[in-house]
Amino acid sequence: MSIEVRNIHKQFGAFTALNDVSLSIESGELIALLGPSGCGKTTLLRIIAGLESADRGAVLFAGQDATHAHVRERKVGFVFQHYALFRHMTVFDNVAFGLTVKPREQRPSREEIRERVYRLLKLVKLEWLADRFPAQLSGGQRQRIALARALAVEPQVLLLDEPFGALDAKVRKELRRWLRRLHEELHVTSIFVTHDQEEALEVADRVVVMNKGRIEQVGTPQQVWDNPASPFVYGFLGDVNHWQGSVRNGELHTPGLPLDPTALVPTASLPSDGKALVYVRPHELEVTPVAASETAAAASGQGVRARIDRAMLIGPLANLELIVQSAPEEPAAVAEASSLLEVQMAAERFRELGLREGDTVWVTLRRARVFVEGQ
Ligand SMILES: Nc1ncnc2c1ncn2[C@@H]1O[C@H](COP(=O)(O)OP(=O)(O)OP(=O)(O)O)[C@@H](O)[C@H]1O
Repeated sequence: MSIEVRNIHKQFGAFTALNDVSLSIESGELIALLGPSGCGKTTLLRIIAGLESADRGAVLFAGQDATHAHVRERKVGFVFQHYALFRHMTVFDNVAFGLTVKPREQRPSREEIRERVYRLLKLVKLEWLADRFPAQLSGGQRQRIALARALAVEPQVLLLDEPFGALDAKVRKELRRWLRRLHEELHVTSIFVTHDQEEALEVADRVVVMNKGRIEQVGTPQQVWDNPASPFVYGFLGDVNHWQGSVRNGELHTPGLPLDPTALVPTASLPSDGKALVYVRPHELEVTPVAASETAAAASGQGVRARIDRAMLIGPLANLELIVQSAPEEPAAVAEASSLLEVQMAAERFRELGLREGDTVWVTLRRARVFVEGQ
């Protein structure tokens, strides 16, 4: 079932939790609402569910206005982070619950309920746990049962609020793959709330990035990663090094940057004046030992010298923290603002270059993203 959210506004006292939020979700899509704590994800989910009402705006289900429809009429299934399964009921009874409490005329027969519960338990691959009680399950198993329970009443929409939030990293990773596969099988329109960017990018068909009650960007994982619409989206999706600069008469000035970014950025698109923010991901910085690069890069004036303060080699990756050694003519403020650089490179390359903590290296950048705010 498709969902449309139109110009939703929600105020809690003087605090604006949602500010003119509009979003279209196609039938069968898996959407992630991604953003930092307090940005309004849960409030939006609750308004879609009918658990909270908006001050202004509308919610449409399959093109029909559902703004004032009761939660029961919306046919939504929920899974929350701390979804309380009934402790005194077995797994089977928990999954069957939504069916057994239906009014008599809508309630399936005992045989049909049994058949449906086992089908769902097979779907979440836990049929062998049917007779256990929730206390005898792991956290991951409990969330899978919670999902089976939500699906039992055949919801048209599935709403998941940080469903794996309380689980450890390895289980979370397994469960999100499992959720993706399950969604491919069922195609129930699903909205998934998370503050974990990796989770959102891995699971969702499209990601909705939220900040301070507004939507910053909507796109496929690749679109938001490759073309972040704002500095916020860029910074929220991964680690970043950043510099401040300015555009004057269409020219970019970025004191202290390892390379003139006009080499990397289409200057034609720059406005004539504004404040510039230059963002570079750790893997977009290139590190070479000073001796090898001094003649070529240093002579061209591109790059900066830095000292390897810390090198953390974990598996195939080397994560480095570099301290920039500012040129004597640089103003102190510039040197301070850009003094720490985070670099990521292949551990193998780090070893090949014979690098160690304490070494002086030459840093250049391969790619940069420039955002210009009008002044
Ligand atoms: N019933 C309420 N009364 C007052 N303020 C509220 C209420 N519900 C939510 N808020 C506030 O609205 C803002 C948005 O809350 P919401 O739960 O939607 O954020 P979130 O993005 O889901 O955050 P988290 O990831 O921490 O759950 C928060 O600042 C919260 O304190």
